[in-house]
Amino acid sequence: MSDQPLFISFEGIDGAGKSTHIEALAQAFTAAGRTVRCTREPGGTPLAERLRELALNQPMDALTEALLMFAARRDHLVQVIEPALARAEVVLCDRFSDATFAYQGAGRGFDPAVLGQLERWVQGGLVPGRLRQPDLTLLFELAPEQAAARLAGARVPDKFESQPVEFFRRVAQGYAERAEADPRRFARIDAAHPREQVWQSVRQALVARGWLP
Ligand SMILES: Nc1ncnc2c1ncn2[C@@H]1O[C@H](COP(=O)(O)OP(=O)(O)OP(=O)(O)O)[C@@H](O)[C@H]1O
Ligand SMILES: Cc1cn([C@H]2C[C@H](O)[C@@H](COP(=O)(O)O)O2)c(=O)[nH]c1=O
Repeated sequence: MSDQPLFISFEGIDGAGKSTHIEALAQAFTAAGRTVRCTREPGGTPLAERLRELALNQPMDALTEALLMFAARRDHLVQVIEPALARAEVVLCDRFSDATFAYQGAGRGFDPAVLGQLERWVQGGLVPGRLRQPDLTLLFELAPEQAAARLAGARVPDKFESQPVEFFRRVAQGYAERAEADPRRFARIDAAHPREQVWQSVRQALVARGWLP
């Protein structure tokens, strides 16, 4: 089994069920002898958590939203993700930059070329010759109506969770296009199944790569 540093992101529309499986995956890696760092975006550092509070609750235009997401990401990369990977840990991250392309790009309709430029500034210069990207992105796919039903009554909705179903249809399509453009990095998980079945799909994606026994 591999002891290389691993950066794994969890993506999907709100309520798709990704957070449910992060702790289980952390336990599986810990049982396999790995040191695990669970974190999230936007957030993961004191500064990025403050930016999260603003981005999720204050009205703002799509460029401002994208800039806050990437500012939070830069601090998170420098303070948390890169040091953990340098110690050969497993980083499990609840969302990363695919979320910006899906939410601010596909959802809000903001120019993906500008997002690509921001991505190069923020995720460049950290790994020789390429952008820092997750080694694996687990994309939880679920119909927006089902995701909304799962979230209904679970908590007070934030700015994004209050968006109409059409917004999440665009976000889901944005994620699907990211996955189609980079199929080696993505594992697409059918999140409509019961929790245990979804967990087996998650586990299998890791076992297939030789990252879990
Ligand atoms: N397979 C499943 N079947 C039914 N309900 C589920 C399933 N997986 C998760 N849930 C429930 O759906 C709700 C949303 O799950 P979760 O918080 O994991 O989603 P999420 O994708 O992380 O959402 P968000 O991005 O908004 O935080 C929770 O109440 C959770 O218990
Ligand atoms: C990283 C990132 C996140 N978002 C949105 C997506 C979600 O609605 C929230 C985060 O909430 P969660 O319960 O922790 O999933 O933020 C975004 O719009 N753009 C991003 O880059």
